[in-house]
Amino acid sequence: MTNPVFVALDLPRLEDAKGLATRVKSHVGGFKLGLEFFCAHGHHGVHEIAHVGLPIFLDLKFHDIPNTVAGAMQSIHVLEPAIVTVHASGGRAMMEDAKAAASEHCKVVGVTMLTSLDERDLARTGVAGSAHDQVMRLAELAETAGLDGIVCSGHEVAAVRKQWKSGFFVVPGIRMKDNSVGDQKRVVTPRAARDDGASVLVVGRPVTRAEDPVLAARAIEATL
Ligand SMILES: O=C(O)c1cc(=O)[nH]c(=O)n1[C@@H]1O[C@H](COP(=O)(O)O)[C@@H](O)[C@H]1O
Repeated sequence: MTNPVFVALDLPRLEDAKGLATRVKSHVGGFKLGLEFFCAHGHHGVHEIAHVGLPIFLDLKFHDIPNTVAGAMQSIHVLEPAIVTVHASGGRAMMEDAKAAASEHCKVVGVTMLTSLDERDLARTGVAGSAHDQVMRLAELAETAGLDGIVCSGHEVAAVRKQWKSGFFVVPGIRMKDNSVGDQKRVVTPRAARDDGASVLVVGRPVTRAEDPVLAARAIEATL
């Protein structure tokens, strides 16, 4: 089994991100570069982390009209990401065009309901009902649009896996029992996410803010 853990390098300094990536690389499966990293370091930063030698998950969460998202997708071909994100709530046409514009070997996954939200937050955005229903609805839309999978919390991944057997499921909001939850609201342990059918586990602060990131990455690896 390849290691499913992608470490979210949400760090402002490129030297720190690269140093951490180099230290933990034997205990993880890849690196996730998101908005904080990309806004600070752009294409150059992505190339620098890619040199460490593991797959790159480029998490830019595109959400715009189909033509704009397709153009953005084409602009990141040169970075050769293994996985990219769009917001599933951007709609079917946007997801179809995003997938059509992505490079052949890149998985395109749709973010459903952010793990930092709970049902009260959802209601405030005008969406009534449960997190479960919202995730299932957007998962079905993503599948219909031809995406490879979705991003959801570990609370929903078992149900989504049951409905979409061949899907590729990314689960953030991963915490060991003694980790602080921070701004996340729907969290699970790495083991629970894996057992419930996650393809990739996104882990940020439990590794990047650990006193010893290598020890933290090894502890997670040992539970899987
Ligand atoms: O798309 C994501 O990766 C994502 C989706 C989501 O619903 N929740 C979520 O936390 N993420 C990302 O996963 C990472 C989680 O970081 P930690 O909470 O520090 O483990 C961050 O980089 C978030 O941007």
